[in-house]
Amino acid sequence: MIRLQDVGFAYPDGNQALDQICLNIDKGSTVAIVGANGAGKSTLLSLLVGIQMPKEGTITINDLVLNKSNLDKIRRMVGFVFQNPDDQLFMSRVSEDIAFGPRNYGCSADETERRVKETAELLQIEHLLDRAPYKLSGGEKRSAAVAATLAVKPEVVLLDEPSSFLDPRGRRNLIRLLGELSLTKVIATHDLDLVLDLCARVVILKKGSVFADGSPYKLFRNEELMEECGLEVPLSLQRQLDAKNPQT
Ligand SMILES: Nc1ncnc2c1ncn2[C@@H]1O[C@H](COP(=O)(O)OP(=O)(O)OP(=O)(O)O)[C@@H](O)[C@H]1O
Repeated sequence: MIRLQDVGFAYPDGNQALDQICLNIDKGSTVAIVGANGAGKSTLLSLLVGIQMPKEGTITINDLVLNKSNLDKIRRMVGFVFQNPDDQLFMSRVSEDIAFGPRNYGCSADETERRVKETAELLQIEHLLDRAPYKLSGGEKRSAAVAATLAVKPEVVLLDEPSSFLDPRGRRNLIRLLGELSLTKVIATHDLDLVLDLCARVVILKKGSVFADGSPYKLFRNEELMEECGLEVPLSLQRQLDAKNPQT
């Protein structure tokens, strides 16, 4: 379980990115964080893995309070797929990037190799293992970054805009894969159709605060609410609404 109690965060320039966030995220659930540009989604994810520390309030992950002394333990539990895969891939070969986490956490050479193979299969990127990450396409980099995150077998995975860079097939594969993973997933995204496909719960942020929290299907149909927090009703739902209220 992830618990945020009155969490606030301001950047050093004084920009208050998050204010009094209270959230409980159940173990094994898949929760989307959405909101207009600048709403605080990436900042929230960065707090959950200790890239930034909250200025106010408390974050606990599986009963462990997130603070500097627990950071190593938290980072073993929480995997983070960065918004930009270039921030995550830094080795000379994809296989090395995937091996980095398990090796760093003390896995044997055999176990590390097994995990590289297993996650590459999962992401269908076996053919990329010997390639240099910087020479891959955006979508291939995204898949390699997800594989590198999953290879450490985290209990929680945080994904920042996971569907960006992916073509329709890559996106479908990712949605299928994430749907099959039983770990806790927190997904910050603008892809509201992905949220409808994957998440039973969505938290809508507006200017750093929780504006709404509930079923994506219910909240995304509320045109007034969506307008108020700077979001568009997803096309699939808009068609249903238009069919219900045809213009004469
Ligand atoms: N390094 C930084 N220094 C100062 N302010 C920042 C910094 N990074 C983000 N911010 C500000 O914090 C607020 C939240 O930004 P954040 O990136 O978390 O939003 P977001 O919802 O992820 O946006 P997007 O959808 O555009 O990725 C914004 O007002 C942003 O300008």
